[in-house]
Amino acid sequence: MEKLKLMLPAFYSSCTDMVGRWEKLVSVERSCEIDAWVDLQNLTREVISRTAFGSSFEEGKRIFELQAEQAQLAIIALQSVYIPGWRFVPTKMNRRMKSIDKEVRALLMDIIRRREKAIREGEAAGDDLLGLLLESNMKENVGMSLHDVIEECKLFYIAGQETTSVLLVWTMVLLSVHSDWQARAREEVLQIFGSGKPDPDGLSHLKIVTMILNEVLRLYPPLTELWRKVPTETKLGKLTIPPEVQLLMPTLLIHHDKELWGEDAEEFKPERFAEGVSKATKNQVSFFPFGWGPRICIGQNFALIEAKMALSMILQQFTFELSPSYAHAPSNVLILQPRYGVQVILRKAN
Ligand code: HEM
Repeated sequence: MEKLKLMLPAFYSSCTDMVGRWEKLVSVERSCEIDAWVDLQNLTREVISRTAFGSSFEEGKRIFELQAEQAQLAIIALQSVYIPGWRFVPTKMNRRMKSIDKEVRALLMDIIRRREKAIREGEAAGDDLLGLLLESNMKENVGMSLHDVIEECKLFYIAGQETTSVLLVWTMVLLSVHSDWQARAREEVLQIFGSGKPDPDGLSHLKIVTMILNEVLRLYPPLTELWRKVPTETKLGKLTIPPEVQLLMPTLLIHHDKELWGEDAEEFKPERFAEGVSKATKNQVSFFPFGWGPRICIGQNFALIEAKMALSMILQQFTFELSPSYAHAPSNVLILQPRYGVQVILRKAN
């Protein structure tokens, strides 16, 4: 948590840039229509670039563009008919994917090597994710190879960005529809921060906002399922599962299960979480947007603080509602995202 606090300035800078852009748009006509999905994706990309690579932020951004293109190509590949070995055929797409991978590796390797050299020459490792990774690798002698560090950096990009932007975008959708909750959240934010900068202590006291984020994560979990492969024969209750079998935990189905959540399971009711997650779930494992067990998301506090900061700054400045051009089409392409974007009308609050 202490290390996370060091990242708050990066969160704040990126949120200030986005809110500043929106303010300019609103000041012309008093209201404006934006695609919140595009802007929130840019926001979370910037946050990861700043927090992962700090001073190498601009190079980090280039890596991001390449990773985003790679993700699009991977989605096309996933949606195509599966032909064993096809990925080795030098088609235009496969060649592009290979060259992206090469460029990303080269860029990352360059950033990592420069940072390692600086640390060896006595400079501080830095408070960004790369600095923390290299510091713990050197101190604890974990023995991560350069390849491992590159893979970890790539994972942060993939795991840390789209997930948080969809959490924010579905929150804007639901708060547009449930304007009473939008008003309650704004009231809480203004009570705690006024029009000032959100600080770590205040963020940890946001109760209504936390209830809302939990309910959004229940209804729209960014990752709708978890996969596990059973390495050896495993007993699970009355079942005996042979080795190599893949198991799927359907997060989305469990989060919407009426037996677990009641007849109103499909409804947006943040009050379920008024007394915390364990009361809402009656201590069952029925809410796991960040996974569960030893592989639980290591970025959950990061994501929640970022989401609270962004939402607070949006609520301080604007009211929002869905535009008539918005079409509700959640689409599960690796993560649960809005297929046609999220067009909202922004107005200056008060
Ligand atoms: C709302 C935002 C997020 C959601 C819903 C989310 C969800 C998840 C889930 C469900 C898993 C477990 C996957 C599995 O068990 O197969 C996971 C793992 C992971 N997440 Fe997140 N995540 C979010 C944000 C982040 C952020 C911001 C970061 C990094 C800064 C991050 C880094 C990771 C990493 C590195 C893992 C792999 C952990 C491991 O395998 O040990 N996540 N995440």
